Amino acid sequence: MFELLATDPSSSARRGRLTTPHGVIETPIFMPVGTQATVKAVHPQELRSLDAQIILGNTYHLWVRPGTEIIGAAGGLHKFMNWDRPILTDSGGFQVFSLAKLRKLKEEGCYFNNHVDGTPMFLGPETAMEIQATLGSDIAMLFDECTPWPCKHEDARSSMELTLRWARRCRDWIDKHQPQTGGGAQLHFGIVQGSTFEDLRQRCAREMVAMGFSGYAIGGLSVGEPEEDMMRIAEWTCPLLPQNQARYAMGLGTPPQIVELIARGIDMFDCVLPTRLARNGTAYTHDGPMNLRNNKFAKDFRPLSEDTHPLCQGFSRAYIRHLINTQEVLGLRLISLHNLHFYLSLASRARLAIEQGCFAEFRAEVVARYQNRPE
Ligand SMILES: CNc1nc2cc3nc[nH]c(=O)c3cc2[nH]1
Repeated sequence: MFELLATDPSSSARRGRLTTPHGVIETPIFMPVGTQATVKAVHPQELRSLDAQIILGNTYHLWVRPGTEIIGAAGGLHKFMNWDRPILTDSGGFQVFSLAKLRKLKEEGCYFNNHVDGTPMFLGPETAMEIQATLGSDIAMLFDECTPWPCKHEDARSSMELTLRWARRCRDWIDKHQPQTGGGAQLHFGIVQGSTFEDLRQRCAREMVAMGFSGYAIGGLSVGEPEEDMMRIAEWTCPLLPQNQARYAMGLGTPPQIVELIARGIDMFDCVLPTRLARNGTAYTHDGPMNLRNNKFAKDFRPLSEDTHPLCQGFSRAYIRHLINTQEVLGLRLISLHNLHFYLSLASRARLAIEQGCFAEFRAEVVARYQNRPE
């Protein structure tokens, strides 16, 4: 259940609260990505100290390895990974198309050879629902087709219509196998497609909402489309989604993009950038990304950042640069912790700004100060 706690007079930003079986999520929220049942290099207790309220897991990866038999035997994903707060799982369609080999898309679902050992597999709406029920995630995403970008209107329409037919099959599966609602019941989010076409986005939103899910994601974003399309798609879609349900922009985004999407009515975000860029030595700062492998930091003994997590205090840029250049694991860990702190505190500052009625000033400050060029 989603409660709308406050709205911002200057934009469509909202402050909300989403109740799930493993706990309450304050929105707007950033969700660290834990693809293979771990947020890479970060301990669950460190995630709690970062105030991570919910993390993401990937159905495709966990189904391929270690498999639902093992995770089911462990009592579900929470027990398996020793994380007792909420988990959202993506439904796998996106990963099949971004990772698997020899994919064949049919009405019934996707046939493919998995990316690990090439074993032929099949993933369809009902399978995706069964896997996520076994994983026991708090929020399960419907099985959809992430429409590639760019594409012609007719292709976007047929892809969106397939996503709607698959959503109907998910709806039927849920009604048959998980009829109970409230309490410990798994939540299901629909995913709106339609590429960069307003008529398709609006039709998909209306038909998805008519099927009645617990929240809605905007899919088909962060697939190479220009930022202005990304923002326009959010503007077209959010007004057609229920005010009293959560909206989730999948796979987004940079700090300014997140703030601009909050301003357009998005409540939830997941993005691999904070942890992925940490692996190549890039730390987020309010003034933009800073690549610590750069020689200019060789004798820079200032702290990584004035605004960082307690676990990252006491380490200089020069030291972290040394760790990254020598592939020392501590370097990866320190920058991952710092970047997750940056993204999680960005969301918590947005929540406070909406509560205090100063979101417009917060939005202007973040966007003006952040330069997309690495320092
Ligand atoms: C990193 N960008 C990105 N991650 C995504 C995951 C998704 N899952 C389901 N459906 C989507 O449309 C979708 C789009 C996405 N874009």
